Amino acid sequence: MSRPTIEPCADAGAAAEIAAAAIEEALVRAVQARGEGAFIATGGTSPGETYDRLAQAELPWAKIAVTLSDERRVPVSDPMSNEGQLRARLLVGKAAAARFIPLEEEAIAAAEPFDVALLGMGEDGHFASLFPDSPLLAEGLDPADGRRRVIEVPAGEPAPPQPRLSLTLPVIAACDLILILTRGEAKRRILETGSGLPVHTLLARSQGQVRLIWHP
Ligand SMILES: O=C(O)[C@H](O)[C@@H](O)[C@H](O)[C@H](O)COP(=O)(O)O
Repeated sequence: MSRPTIEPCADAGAAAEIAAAAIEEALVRAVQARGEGAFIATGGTSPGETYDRLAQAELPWAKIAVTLSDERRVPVSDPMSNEGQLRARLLVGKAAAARFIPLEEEAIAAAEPFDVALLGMGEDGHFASLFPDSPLLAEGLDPADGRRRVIEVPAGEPAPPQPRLSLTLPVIAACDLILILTRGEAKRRILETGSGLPVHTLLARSQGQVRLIWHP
């Protein structure tokens, strides 16, 4: 599959508007097609405004499941908790009716298939908690048994200080739509011309559409 082209946006607000509209459309389509929808959300600084918009969307939220691409092993009350951000910014208002799926193997298996994923990307080309040069990377990209959905990522270089949990690539790659929301020239270069990083493996292996939503 050829690499998708960057969709440049004027600023973070414009990028969030496009991302929220795309997620909304994908979830409506999923509920129409199979009676329910499932969304892989993410952490980091990029998705907050998208969650604010989505939280107010007129969606059949009671039929929608939401999980995370990855999580730090910290209490939900910790500002570093992705679940904490999700509960504060997305699972409020109308979207409070959605069902949160914890990052646990059985819960994720029961919630599959996921329809749409929103991801960020680091300047090292990581997505979720699949970091280049990590001893866990191979297992995250190609689980040995082919069915592993969630992996534990230990703390320390090259990963950040807290231990984490991450979905494996196959769970994310199976989505009908993957949105990668990024900002800045360094990330744009990675997406346009880079190679060999975890995000490039995702681009190569995604089974549905990938949209690269970017702003300066
Ligand atoms: O919890 C996290 O930190 C992530 O899920 C991680 O993969 C993130 O999406 C990227 O590091 C980009 O982060 P920014 O959005 O802050 O650039």
